[in-house]
Amino acid sequence: MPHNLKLHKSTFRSPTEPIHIAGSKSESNRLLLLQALFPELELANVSNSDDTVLMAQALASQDSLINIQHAGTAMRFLTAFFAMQENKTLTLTGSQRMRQRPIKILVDALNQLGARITYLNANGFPPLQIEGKKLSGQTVTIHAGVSSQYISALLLIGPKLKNGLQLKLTGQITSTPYIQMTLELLHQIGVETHISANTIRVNPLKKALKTTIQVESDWSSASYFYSLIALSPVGAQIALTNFKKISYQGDAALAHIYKQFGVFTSFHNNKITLKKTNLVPSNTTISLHLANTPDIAQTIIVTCLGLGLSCKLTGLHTLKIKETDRLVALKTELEKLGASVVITTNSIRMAATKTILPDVCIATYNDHRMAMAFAPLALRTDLTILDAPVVSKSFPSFWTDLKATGIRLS
Ligand SMILES: O=C(O)C1=C[C@@H](OP(=O)(O)O)[C@@H](O)[C@H](O)C1
Ligand SMILES: C=C(OP(=O)(O)O)C(=O)O
Repeated sequence: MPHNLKLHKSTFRSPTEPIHIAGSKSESNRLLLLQALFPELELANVSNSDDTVLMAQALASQDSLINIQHAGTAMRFLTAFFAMQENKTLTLTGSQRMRQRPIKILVDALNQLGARITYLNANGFPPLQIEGKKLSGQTVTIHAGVSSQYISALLLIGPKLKNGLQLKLTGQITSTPYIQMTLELLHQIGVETHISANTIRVNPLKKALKTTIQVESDWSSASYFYSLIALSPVGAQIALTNFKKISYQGDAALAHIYKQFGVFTSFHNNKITLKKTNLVPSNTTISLHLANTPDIAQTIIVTCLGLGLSCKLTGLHTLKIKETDRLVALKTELEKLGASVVITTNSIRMAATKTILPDVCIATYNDHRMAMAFAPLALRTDLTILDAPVVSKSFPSFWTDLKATGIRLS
């Protein structure tokens, strides 16, 4: 695939077959860790994303240096996993960006439980030196306002600690559905958990009770098709598999959120059909609080640009520490296209844009979601996506699947 992809102004075409989206990377990376702790588990529809491949390789590795590149969940979940692997010492590192993504809150919590984790470079950031130990502690207090991944990492190892784990969460809890997903998957394999006020208790478990788990497809990946349908004429539709009405993934909120963009979702036999049912008045302002669904913020704001709508998106404090500072990246790239954008540390506002400028090159900053979020604009104008292969972090077949919807690429 060429490094930079030119997207030619195109018209949406409904694919003849449903598009199969691969398994959720969030569910897959949790389940792979659980499978390492409970080898009797069998998994189906596991994600083919780079982040999941890196997670699986790391879990199988005998090396003393493990590099998980850009994979945030792998970095956080493996820190907890290796901290409890007795008689194993290793270095866990990642890409240059990963070495700027904070991990101190998780490391402090693990060290409180008896782990021996130190920083090899900057204090509070990867690379980490992890000396695996039997963790003796049972109770830990942790700040929950920076990344839910720290909490999920601890919850996932909880059932294999001798006395289980009690987590007391402080601060404003962020990305809550991802914590709920972790708890749901633990329940699926038979782990008992108790929640009261801001305390979560995880009981120990010796053997998994349920042994085959089917990963649902990735709702965050589905978001780009929601955006395509939103930008298409009334009547446009597309089917995606395999999705359920009751999902563990917070991004399933797309079905509700995209009603505001005139997209109706129907569920049938593990398949969703997205259909553009009505136009959205051009004076509409989209106001959304996205602290529960941070990964679809980029998709949503680009949909607003394509429809000429103004928007205000809040609850976005976690975007600054993701693959790139997504708030700064969005402002820079949206303004190249003619938008007027204001960001704060936790929000982004965009005025209604009358004319989208043609032939813009969208920089992607090692962030898969920058590439995929801007791609549906090919329904409005010619544009170029720089470093197009970046999508493989979560959605390796993205460009092929996009082509099946009539978008012309070269
Ligand atoms: O636990 C997970 O699988 C994830 C949690 C979220 O991160 P934060 O909790 O850091 O917001 C999300 O953005 C990320 O893509 C995946
Ligand atoms: C933020 C993301 O991933 P991670 O934090 O796991 O790198 C993402 O996929 O949008």
